[in-house]
Amino acid sequence: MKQPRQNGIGSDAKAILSDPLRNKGTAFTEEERDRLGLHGLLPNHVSTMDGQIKRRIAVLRAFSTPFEKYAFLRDLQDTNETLFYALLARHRSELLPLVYTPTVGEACVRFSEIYRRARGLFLSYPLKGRLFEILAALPNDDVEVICVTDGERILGLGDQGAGGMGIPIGKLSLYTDCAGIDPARTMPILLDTGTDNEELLDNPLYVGWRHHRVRGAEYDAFVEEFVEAVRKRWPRALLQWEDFAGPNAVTLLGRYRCRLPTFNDDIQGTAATALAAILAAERLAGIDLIERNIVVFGAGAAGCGIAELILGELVSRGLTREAALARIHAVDRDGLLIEHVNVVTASQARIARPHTEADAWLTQQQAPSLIETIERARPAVLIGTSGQFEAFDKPVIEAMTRHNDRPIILPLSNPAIRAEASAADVQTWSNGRAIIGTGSPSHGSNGAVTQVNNVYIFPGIGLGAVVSGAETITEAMFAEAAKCLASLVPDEDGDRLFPSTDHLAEIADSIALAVCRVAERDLGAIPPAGGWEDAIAGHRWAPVYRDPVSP
Ligand SMILES: O=C([O-])CC(=O)C(=O)O
Ligand SMILES: [Mg+2]
Repeated sequence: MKQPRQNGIGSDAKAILSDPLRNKGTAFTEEERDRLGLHGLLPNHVSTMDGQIKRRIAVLRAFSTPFEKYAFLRDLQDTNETLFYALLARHRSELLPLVYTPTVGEACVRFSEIYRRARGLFLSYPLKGRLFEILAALPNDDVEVICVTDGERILGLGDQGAGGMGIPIGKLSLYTDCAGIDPARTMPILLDTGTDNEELLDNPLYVGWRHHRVRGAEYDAFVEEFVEAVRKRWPRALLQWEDFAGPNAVTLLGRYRCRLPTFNDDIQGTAATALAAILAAERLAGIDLIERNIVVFGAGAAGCGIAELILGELVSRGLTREAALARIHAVDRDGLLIEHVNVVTASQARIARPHTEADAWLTQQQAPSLIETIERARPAVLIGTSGQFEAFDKPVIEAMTRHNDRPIILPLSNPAIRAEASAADVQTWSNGRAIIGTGSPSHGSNGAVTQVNNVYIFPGIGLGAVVSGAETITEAMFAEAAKCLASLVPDEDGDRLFPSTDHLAEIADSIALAVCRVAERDLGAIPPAGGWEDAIAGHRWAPVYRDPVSP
């Protein structure tokens, strides 16, 4: 039904222009302008999408800082979402570091400063008891993928409170860009349970709930209410946990993984990405992981998740769990993790060295440091998930280089100001011998270094989960996703571990297929008549303009 007209201009016309999913800006055709009453609301010239892309990228490139570019892109996303995704698809490798790591980190820190328009859902603690009512009132009936954070551990930047919303928005943008999930079927959510960041609490611009973090039973009950509301409102949706602080990340994953299709990207997505990088690097270095040690520096949720997935891989190659465990050396801020000595969490206990074996290693009653561990274990692989800037210094890299022809060095912490080392330093200190992957985009002397980031994994996991209708997301899905990613040999010469980010859409399709096959094998998912490939291709939403009045 048409709305009544005001002053000859349709209010439905205004509604179309202000709906980011239906707006086409200057690309509305003459026929559409006639039919929808858009004349007068748009300048005369009718653009093509191609013309719009060229104009937008030129404007974007004229900004001098990544943060200004980020704000420009978010504005485009909030006004013309189709064009935003078309621009992203055309210039993916250039724009990815802006909509995502590392610029999204700054955007979270400065979220309140640039806040303009609502996107996603802010479920604040004072709304306790009303969460289902709020979800039920939304028009979005077909949500397929939800990304939720409570903002407590945003990248390596700590507690950003409500500013953490930048992360679910960024991750879901990549679900659409890489995995073709319809943006209308994605839902970014911030659980605003307060912040312990005093600067934010004191900042008059802060848009979040001004309260210290709610913890313990009250926090758990709030999250429980949230999960139950999600299950009731969107029973088939995939729920991705993102950037929760370590203990909550582990607990919530354990509590909910069997109740609904859900995973923690920082634990499982990061682990699969790191495993894929290690498998690809193993091939490049010509080594056999079974014979070599691995050091994981930073035994938080991500580091422990990586260690677990590597253990699984070693066991699948025939080692006993005990033998596999002997290959892993997890080092945290108090040195090498040793049973009964410096283990804090249950996840750490599962990967710590047995006390007896470690005794001989103890120097002056202290667990060995990172460098002592490297000298002793002579690992082939060094992974950083500590968030400690420059922890991989010259002596560390030199030690790795002394013990290996091709040391494999993966400083994964994000953003760059939290990275254990820069690619350039690792290259210099290893005399160009290291095989390198970094969490944020970076460059070495011979071009872009592989970005070992979960963006290579989560879009494909999500697409596979949605297409297969999997009711649980299993460890086997991540292991297969990692193998699939590692098998995609880059076209480029040199030491690249994964194809460049330009290929993220094809990669998501390949991983989705691997996930569907696991769902079929392990969970009894039934392939559609045309096969999984067709179902995956058919699910893809493309950033092309559609008729704004059809449903
Ligand atoms: O967002 C990223 O770049 C990777 C990630 O999940 C994190 O660091 O928490
Ligand atoms: Mg994360």
